[in-house]
Amino acid sequence: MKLDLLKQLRSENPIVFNIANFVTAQDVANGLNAIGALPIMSAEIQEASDMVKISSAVCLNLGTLTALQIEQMKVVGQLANEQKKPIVFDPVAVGASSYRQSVAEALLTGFQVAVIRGNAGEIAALVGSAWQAKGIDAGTGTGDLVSIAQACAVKYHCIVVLSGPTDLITDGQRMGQVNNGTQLFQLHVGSGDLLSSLVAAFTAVAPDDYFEAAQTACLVLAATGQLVAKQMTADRPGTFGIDLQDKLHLITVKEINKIASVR
Ligand SMILES: Nc1ncnc2c1ncn2[C@@H]1O[C@H](COP(=O)(O)OP(=O)(O)OP(=O)(O)O)[C@@H](O)[C@H]1O
Ligand SMILES: Cc1ncsc1CCO
Ligand SMILES: [Mg+2]
Repeated sequence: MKLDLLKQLRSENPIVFNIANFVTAQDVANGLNAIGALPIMSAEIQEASDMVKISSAVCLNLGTLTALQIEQMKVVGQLANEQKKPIVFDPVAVGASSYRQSVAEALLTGFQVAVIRGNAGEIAALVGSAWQAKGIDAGTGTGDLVSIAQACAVKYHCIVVLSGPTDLITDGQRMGQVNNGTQLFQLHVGSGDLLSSLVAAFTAVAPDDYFEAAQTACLVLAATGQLVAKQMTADRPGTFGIDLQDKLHLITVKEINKIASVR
């Protein structure tokens, strides 16, 4: 685990270009800013080239896809590959519609992503594994999550982060785990969107090791949420979101190391 990447991120302030969903764009921008990265959101295909050029990483979020946005993602994905900028792909609710499923597959074969970050339902859908996802939520299933994550990493030749109570990080062979977190993440819409963009921020400062980047991002977010939850006397999803943003700015490597539960 390379928590020094957090210090590096805070000194380099990488620009992360997000094609975000309209539900959580502001939370994602604020979360990135709080940790020390510089967010930029753009929905215009004509500036795709300039956006990729100024950015150190790209995060593509399928949450509120439109035909126009899919075209933008295709162009941005190819430009990012050409310019060797890492791409993180968030297949929000990919199992919820066959349209979303075919779009995700087309995008993932049209360019190479560095990391796919999704919950159990989403990663299972990408590999056609039986699972009862519930819209944007992970839902339930009986499949083995380690095997599902590994199959997805092999299928798309990338790192896969399968998030949940335990985050699994894999390249198909190596397997990492982050056990930190809090159930409050599930009460706050967009925790996963933020994680995907934080993974992008960490890939920007670890171009040689996206596995480490992804695992470190998982640990930083999960540990931050855990510390925030510990201070709360009742489950308050709104307060959690605000306090999480503050704590992302304040948290130290020392604090994270104290509670880190990783493998
Ligand atoms: N029950 C839980 N206990 C601990 N941490 C959790 C739990 N559920 C989710 N998390 C954490 O929440 C964060 C987001 O992961 P999650 O799998 O909920 O994403 P998601 O389903 O895509 O969320 P969203 O749709 O709200 O964006 C991760 O850091 C993960 O570790
Ligand atoms: C609620 C919701 N619907 C589409 S995207 C989104 C935010 C979580 O990704
Ligand atoms: Mg999600």
